[in-house]
Amino acid sequence: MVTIAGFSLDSPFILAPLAGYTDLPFRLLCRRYGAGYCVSEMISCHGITYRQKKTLGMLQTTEEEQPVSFQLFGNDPDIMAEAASIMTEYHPAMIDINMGCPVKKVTKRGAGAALMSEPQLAEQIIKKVISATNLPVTVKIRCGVNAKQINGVTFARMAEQAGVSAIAVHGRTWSQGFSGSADHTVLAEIKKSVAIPVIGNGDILSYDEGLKLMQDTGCDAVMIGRGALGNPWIFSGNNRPDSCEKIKSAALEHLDLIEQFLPADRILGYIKNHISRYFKGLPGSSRIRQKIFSCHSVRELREETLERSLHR
Ligand SMILES: Cc1cc2nc3c(=O)[nH]c(=O)nc-3n(C[C@H](O)[C@H](O)[C@H](O)COP(=O)(O)O)c2cc1C
Repeated sequence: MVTIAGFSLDSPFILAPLAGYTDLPFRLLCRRYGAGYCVSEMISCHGITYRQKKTLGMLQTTEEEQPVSFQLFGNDPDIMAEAASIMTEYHPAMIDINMGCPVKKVTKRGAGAALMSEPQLAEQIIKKVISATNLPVTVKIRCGVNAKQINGVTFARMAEQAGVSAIAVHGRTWSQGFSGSADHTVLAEIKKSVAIPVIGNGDILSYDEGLKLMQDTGCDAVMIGRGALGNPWIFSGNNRPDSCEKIKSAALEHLDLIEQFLPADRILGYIKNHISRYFKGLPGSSRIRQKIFSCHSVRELREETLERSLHR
């Protein structure tokens, strides 16, 4: 049992925030398959304060997925605080601040990983967000700005002093983006340097790799992103099943959840992307994936592709 931000979790394996993926249906699925908790996609502080319909739609949650973490991004301390206060009304269990996203659209506005090079501004944001909500606040960072400025340890100490309840560390620098591989040495140093729970992240593709990361670095929990796409079994300690029937049944459960909570007919491309991932790498998968991508409706995808034998 591990406690993060005051929540005793059944599992130390956490679903990482993934823009375009970790919406309510996928989070619920991962929780059912054993994730300790899940983090939402990054949500814009401006979208929230302008009360944009699409952004507010990202704040839906249910009792079943609790404790859920909603992730906020932005770079203006006052707007971040106002957004955190509004976000709180939608009842997440905690709020995470994105200080690790390297995507240009985010960093060119000084948000995400760009905050790693502005620790004073980052500190102000953390303090203002904490003062605007009664929920625990966590941060997700990278191990540094670039190879010459590996400032993860000082940054994590600053975040702890500013009052965050836990810190997730992706073992790449901002300048690395998603290239190269994650290096978890800074994670181990951060774990030794702070008293709050530390969550390791980056390139963990199986439950066993996650256990090894905790053993090697002492980190308290593991956050899994890409390794969970089409593979919620990663949270239950199992490999993806060999049986096509079991895989189809998980894909159908995911589709059910999408149809329950999202306007499924308007997001067919998004659904195909999610569902096709369940079959990636399986024998004969290119034919299955082609079949999925050629569907013209959710009904066709469900009835003629998933509910029927995929090998027919
Ligand atoms: C498609 C995609 C979307 C992502 N979106 C977010 C996001 O919204 N917020 C965030 O903090 N990190 C985001 N990340 C980074 C992941 O949370 C994670 O740190 C990174 O993918 C490394 O973990 P992994 O190797 O387990 O995927 C994203 C990554 C990917 C591939």
